[in-house]
Amino acid sequence: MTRIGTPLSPTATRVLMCGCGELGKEVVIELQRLGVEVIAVDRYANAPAMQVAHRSHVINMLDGAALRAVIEAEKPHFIVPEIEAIATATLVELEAEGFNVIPTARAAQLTMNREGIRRLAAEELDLPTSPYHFADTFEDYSKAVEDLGFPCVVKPVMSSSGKGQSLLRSIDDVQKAWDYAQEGGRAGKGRVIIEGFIDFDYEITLLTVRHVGGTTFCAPVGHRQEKGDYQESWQPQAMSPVALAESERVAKAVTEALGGRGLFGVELFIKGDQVWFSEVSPRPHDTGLVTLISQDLSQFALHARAILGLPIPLIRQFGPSASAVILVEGQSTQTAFANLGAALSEPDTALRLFGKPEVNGQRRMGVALARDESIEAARAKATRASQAVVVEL
Ligand SMILES: Nc1ncnc2c1ncn2[C@@H]1O[C@H](COP(=O)(O)OP(=O)(O)OP(=O)(O)O)[C@@H](O)[C@H]1O
Ligand SMILES: NCC(=O)N[C@@H]1O[C@H](COP(=O)([O-])[O-])[C@@H](O)[C@H]1O
Ligand SMILES: [Mg+2]
Repeated sequence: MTRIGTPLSPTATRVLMCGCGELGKEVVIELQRLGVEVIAVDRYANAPAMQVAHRSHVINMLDGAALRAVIEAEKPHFIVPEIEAIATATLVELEAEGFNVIPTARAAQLTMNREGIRRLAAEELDLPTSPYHFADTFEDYSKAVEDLGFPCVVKPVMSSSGKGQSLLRSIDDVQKAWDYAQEGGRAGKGRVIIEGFIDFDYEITLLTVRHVGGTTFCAPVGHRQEKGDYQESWQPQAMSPVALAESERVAKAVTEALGGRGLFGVELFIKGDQVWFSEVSPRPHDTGLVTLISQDLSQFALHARAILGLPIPLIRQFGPSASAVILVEGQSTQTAFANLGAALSEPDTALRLFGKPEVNGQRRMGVALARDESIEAARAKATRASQAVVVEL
């Protein structure tokens, strides 16, 4: 029953993006292609998705009153969270008042905090996860580390892209991991999760789309992380049929529990035929950037279709593909990217430069994409393209 009006007119179909990074930018582009009116919101001006939206607002998205004011003024048909750090309690209220939050306000709320999603997955759905404890004080944290033993992993309950995350190998790491977790959370100091280390063979993101016609899985995306942040991803990851079936079972259970319509990135650890649930994004996933070259409908196009209630009869996978991030380190508000001819000299390559207005420290500013005859060749080609880019601060 989907009907899309004319943007900037009384018939417009309006989407409000909460968060405007590289993932939101691609979603906005897909919505724009379908004639949707897009309002972009983030904490800083000229964020990537703002640059391709109809208009934008700069607010502190953790401030419930500010978020409510923007949403009441804009009256969007769909509110699309793009990051975890949003005043999700306000989204829950707005949903109860009749607004449509993607996929659901509860999904945004449960996944904003690692405790919410971990307890749902492990304790309610009985899905396999690493052993874990939560702690608010150094004392409780130390006890949890002692109980789980080394190696173990500590993360702020509110953080993403590895911020504040440490792998503890011995007693010597306990204090500095605590200090880093207290600095690194996106919403400031506070609670941490301590997880037993899973010695997996490989890890995947199972992109799962809940749409008007049911639930569809993309081919599994394999990836490599450093300090909790993604460096490269590829699709399809080779898996045993048993591990793939178990992965789909876990992804189906967790996405069904979160409900609503949209694309989810279900993160799983795999060892042999064994699968552990790690976490889930109720939105496109950074490792899913590979689908910009590996599928006819990227994860962003799938999210747009699912949000709007449009059918997804088939997802066509084009064969071995990879992505490699372009990380920039330093301080600049006018970063330039050179040597692009060399970066794109090979067939079946592509680049995304996100247009982030500032770098202060280390920031993901782009991604290189490639397809080839094998995963090894696609990964090597994407990495060559990424490394060929010359960054001028
Ligand atoms: N318990 C664990 N055992 C083994 N490795 C782990 C564990 N927890 C995290 N990791 C490693 O760290 C990576 C990042 O962890 P996690 O996804 O929880 O962090 P994040 O900050 O939410 O990252 P993102 O926002 O990019 O998803 C994982 O993909 C995995 O490689
Ligand atoms: N793992 C989550 C993730 O990749 N999120 C993506 O990064 C942006 C923030 O980037 P920034 O930190 O450079 O502002 C977010 O807006 C989202 O697009
Ligand atoms: Mg993760």
